[in-house]
Amino acid sequence: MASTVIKGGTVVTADLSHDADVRIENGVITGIGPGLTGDTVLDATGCYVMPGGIDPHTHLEMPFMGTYSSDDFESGTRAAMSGGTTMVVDFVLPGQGQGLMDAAQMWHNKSTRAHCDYSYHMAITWWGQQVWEDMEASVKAGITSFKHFMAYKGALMVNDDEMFQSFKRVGDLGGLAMVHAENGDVVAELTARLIAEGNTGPEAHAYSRPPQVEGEATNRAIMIADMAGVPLYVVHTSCEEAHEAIRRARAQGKRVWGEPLIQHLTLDESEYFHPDWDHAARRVMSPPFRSKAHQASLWAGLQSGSLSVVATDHCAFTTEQKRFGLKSFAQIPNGTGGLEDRMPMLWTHGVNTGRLTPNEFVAVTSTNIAKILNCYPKKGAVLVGADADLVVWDPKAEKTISAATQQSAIDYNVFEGQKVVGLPRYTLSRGRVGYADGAVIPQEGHGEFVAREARPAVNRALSAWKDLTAPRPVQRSGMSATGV
Ligand SMILES: NC(=O)NCCC(=O)O
Ligand SMILES: [Zn+2]
Ligand SMILES: [Zn+2]
Repeated sequence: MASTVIKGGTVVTADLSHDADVRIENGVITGIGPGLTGDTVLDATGCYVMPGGIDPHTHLEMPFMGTYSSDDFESGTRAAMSGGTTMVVDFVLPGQGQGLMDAAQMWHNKSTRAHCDYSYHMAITWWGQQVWEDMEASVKAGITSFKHFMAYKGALMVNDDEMFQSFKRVGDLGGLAMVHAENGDVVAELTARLIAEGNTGPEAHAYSRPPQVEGEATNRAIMIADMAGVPLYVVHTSCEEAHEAIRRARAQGKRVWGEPLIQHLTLDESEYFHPDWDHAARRVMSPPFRSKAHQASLWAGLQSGSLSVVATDHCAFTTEQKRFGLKSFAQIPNGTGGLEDRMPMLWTHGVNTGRLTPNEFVAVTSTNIAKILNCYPKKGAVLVGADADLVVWDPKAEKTISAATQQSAIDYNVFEGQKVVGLPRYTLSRGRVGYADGAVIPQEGHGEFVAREARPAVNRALSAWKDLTAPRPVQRSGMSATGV
């Protein structure tokens, strides 16, 4: 059996750092220690050997706002590998009235060209008996996390009663509830008012989605999840109001996780005031970029552990697609890219600034989400028996981010001109080198679907507590129910 050895590096995991070689056979790690040998040797001198990144929030070839996001599973996972990410988790989006498993099959059809492994979350985009039934089939098929959009009124949004029903079902199935937390009713009204007042430019997208709409929805989702007895994952947490709700919930013992994006950590609202319409529109996403004070809150959350995961919400639209909204910001397709840049940008602005240790970097880019999504230690680990999804990270390598050299299919990059220090030397997907010394070594179709099991232990713990604390009638002697 052919073997590969990564030699001379420092293994960095979420728990510890130690000098060791790593041997790989048949796509899995079979040895970690000094003096290992193998058929192929990858030189890791001066490098960190870390679990490959997991991006738990992508929208590849997503049907949205009258078009499709432009990176598909081929270009998206190529970008991922180039940036040290070895697994993406995309969202299956059933159409109105469409069965969940029918939609899942559509996503399986799209993902056949992936260069790295992938998994799915299931979106609950409508509610009915069929959805309730299909949720069990989804869990059995390895799709155990269920996303609810509290925004995009008239399209993807679900109401509170639907969300409560769905959360209870997710809890019973041992799944994970997820939310895009923005108050969609308020956003719709603010949007209409801004347009009526002649506020139609991309900056008005940010005005229509102030931090309050996110803070309110985050808190509401947390409370509904608590009443339903289900663990909750809040995607793209962008502001102090939402972070505060998550922080408070965690301090109260609730099972809630928050996910800031690399874009919100490093880009701010001033992007929307740029005199070039294209520049501003290319950065339209929901929630929008915030002030530097909100950024500071997100960084503090990663440092203190109140926020758990850094993702991208990679949903890339070309300039031509963004121009659908020339007359009104409400028609600009929402979304930005970042798959190739998440790890280098977080290393540069997180580790190189002293905000994060290398071990914390591994935790928030890979290990934490592998545990939350129940695919650890197959993913997110450097352990014997784990998949050899690895990145050999050169902390001294540098580049300037540019659309001209990126893998993504779109014609710009929101991080254009940013100098990053810290890049992959090699990226390996199940032992296969898919990126080496600045070049992708593509293999379409190498990526495999990662089916995930439900995580009933957390849900059982929550429901045991619910049972213990459930409302009970007071037994009173000598009185009947009618009081007679
Ligand atoms: N975030 C965004 O603007 N677009 C992608 C869809 C979503 O996650 O809301
Ligand atoms: Zn969203
Ligand atoms: Zn998203």
